[in-house]
Amino acid sequence: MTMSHRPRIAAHSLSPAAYAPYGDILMASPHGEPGRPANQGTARRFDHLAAIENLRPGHASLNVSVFRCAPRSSFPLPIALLEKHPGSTQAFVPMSARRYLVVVALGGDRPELATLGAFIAHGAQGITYRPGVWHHPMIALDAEADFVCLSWEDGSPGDCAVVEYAEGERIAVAIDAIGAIDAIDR
Ligand SMILES: NC(=O)N[C@@H](O)C(=O)O
Repeated sequence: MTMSHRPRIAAHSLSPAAYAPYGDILMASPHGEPGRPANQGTARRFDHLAAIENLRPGHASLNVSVFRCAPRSSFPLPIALLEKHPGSTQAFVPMSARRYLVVVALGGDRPELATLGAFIAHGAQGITYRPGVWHHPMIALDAEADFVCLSWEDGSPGDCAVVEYAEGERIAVAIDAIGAIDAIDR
């Protein structure tokens, strides 16, 4: 199938409401709340933004890792695979990214492609995938970027399930105005 005939979805700015079915957003004041004072008044804190769930207590341990992600500049992006972590929330917190692309879907043994969503996050936003939420590997935009990743893992194949799509089955994710960094909501 040629790229122009592929089914296509558009990526939108990441917002808590749109992202809620898939996970949480880690950011200051996600819902416009003032937060509460901390650090002798020199900071404000926003608490309990996400649960980092472990569905295999006693087996899995918390892996705090860093992913260094190569940037992608070529779009539309054909989705060749999605993965999920049935036993754990997975959190990604950018250390150096200006923007990145998050592609997610709901489903059971296989992703429900009607629920596929694509979001452009900015560098002051981290995200989580709830346990079992299908997602594309992280896609940095603009430049190579490092992310802290939190995930409960036991080292078994159950840590990560992968579904691959043959060439003719791939949905494309389009990003309009890929260069319009200033247009992203902050
Ligand atoms: N999301 C992502 O980039 N990668 C993973 O989910 C992983 O566990 O490798």
